[in-house]
Order: sequence, then structure tokens, then C-alpha cells
Amino acid sequence: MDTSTYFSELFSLDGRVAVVTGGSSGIGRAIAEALARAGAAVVVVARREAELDATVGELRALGCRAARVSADLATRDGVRAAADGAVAAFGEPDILVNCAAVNLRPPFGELGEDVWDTTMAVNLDAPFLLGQRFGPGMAERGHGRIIHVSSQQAHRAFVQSGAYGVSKGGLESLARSQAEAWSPYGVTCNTLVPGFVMTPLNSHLSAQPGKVAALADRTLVGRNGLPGDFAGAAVFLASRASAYVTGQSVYVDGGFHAH
Ligand SMILES: NC(=O)c1ccc[n+]([C@@H]2O[C@H](COP(=O)([O-])OP(=O)(O)OC[C@H]3O[C@@H](n4cnc5c(N)ncnc54)[C@H](O)[C@@H]3O)[C@@H](O)[C@H]2O)c1
Repeated sequence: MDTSTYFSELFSLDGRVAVVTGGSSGIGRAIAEALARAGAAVVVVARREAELDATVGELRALGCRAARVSADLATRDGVRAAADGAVAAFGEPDILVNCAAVNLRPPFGELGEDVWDTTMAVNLDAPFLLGQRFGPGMAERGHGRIIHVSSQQAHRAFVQSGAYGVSKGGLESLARSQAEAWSPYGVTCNTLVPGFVMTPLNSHLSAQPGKVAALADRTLVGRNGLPGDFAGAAVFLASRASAYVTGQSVYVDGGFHAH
């Protein structure tokens, strides 16, 4: 077997269908593009129409198969609409990437039910519900990949991110439960754990360059992350190459957690 066939068999996503929530911006946008470039037909799920149109247009311009579903994952109806729309576009998915999230930031003492409920709905309930919808079919077909996107804040306390951190800790636990249920049937379930990445999610920090620089100093590679830093890890976790990796939290954080 020549080298390019060898690597293509390991990493190619030709013939696969991927659903990427939060796929129209930031890390999710980079993951959607990476999976599409690796050969998958990609359904991008998010709320904002203009960003969705732009993302799908760019993916199609690259020669990739892409479709969009506009849905609010904060509601059960929205999650159902997202799943139905994705299946209507390209059929049952082989790969589910749960990247959509909110990070609302009241000080912990002022954290009320509304912030808690919205955070859990988008960051934890939607990944659970989409997993329940697609995981059994993946297991029945004998192959599948579920990839969640967590956060360093699942592992340490950050001021004003109490609900967010809890939701991300739950997500990593969810991946392990899903792995326990479905990995015997060829479905791997893992979590990517980003460090700090400058995206719309933390645009409030763009006015605090000192804080952004301090976060970069805490990494081992000496810089904060870029959305494109997640492309390789996502393709790996979505491909045959990661068949023996499941129930894991994979840190893509420039070594932030290593010291
Ligand atoms: N940027 C960072 O520093 C960082 C660090 C750790 C973890 N993360 C995680 O990375 C993932 C991507 O975040 P990002 O930084 O790229 O931010 P982002 O704001 O660019 O992306 C978040 C996405 O979630 C979508 N979304 C939010 N609420 C939604 C809803 N109710 N319904 C549907 N879609 C909704 C948004 O439309 C957007 O596409 C998130 O899970 C986030 O928690 C980011």
C-alpha cells in the first residue's frame, strides 16, 4: 500500500456525514471546515442565518458538501428541529460534534436560575439529546463518532463561569457514559478540551490585552489558541485513526493544563 493510500484509509472521511453544532463561528467553524476538507458532508447547525449562509457558501466554494440548519439549541423543539434538519440534508450522521455553547458570566453569588437553565440547556442538554437521537443508530450501523467540546473551566474554577464550568464537567462525564454504552458497537465518544482561544465567545476580553497576554503566558507553547488548532484533533477523533480512543478528554490547550 502506498503512503497516500495508507493515510487516506486512516484519516479520510469520504462518505461520512457530520453534524457540527455551533459550526458557523470560532472553533466549530474550523472543525466544520476540517471535517469537510477531509471528505465528510457537513451539516452546520447554529442560530444566526447570515453566519450560516457564509459558512456553507465557503465550504461549497472549497468543493465540499455542506448544508445548514438554523435552530435554537436552548429549547427542546430547537434540538429536534436541528436533528430533523440534519437528517433531511444528508441522512443519518456518522459524526456528531457538539460545539455550540454559551458562557454567561454573573458572579457566582448572583448566579440565578435563568442563567443556570440556559447554560445547561445549550451546553449539556442539547449534546445529551442529540446523542440520544443519533448514538443508537450509529451503534446499530457499527460505526460512529461523538465529539464534544468542553473547556479548561471544567477542571478549575474561574470567576464568573460557575454554571459554564459545571456544564462542561457534565459534558466530559457524558462522553464517558456514551462511550460505555456505545463503544462496544464501534462508536467512540470523546471530548476536546480547549485552552483559551480568541473567539466571539470571549470577545469581552478583547478590551483587556493584559489578561489575554497573561493567559498566553500560562501555556507551554507561549501563545493562545486559534480555531485552526482544533482541525487536526477533530479529524483524528472523527476518523478511523482514533478507533481505540474513547471516553477521553483530549486537551488542545498549548500545555495550559500541563503545569
Ligand atoms: N474560545 C475559548 O477560549 C474556548 C475555551 C474553552 C472552550 N471553548 C468551547 O469551544 C466551543 C466553541 O466556542 P467558540 O469559542 O468557538 O465560540 P463561538 O461564540 O464562536 O461559538 C459558539 C457557537 O455556539 C452557537 N450557539 C450558542 N448558543 C446557541 C443556541 N442557543 N443555539 C444554537 N447555537 C448556539 C453560536 O451560534 C456559535 O456558533 C464552545 O463549546 C466553547 O465552550 C471555547
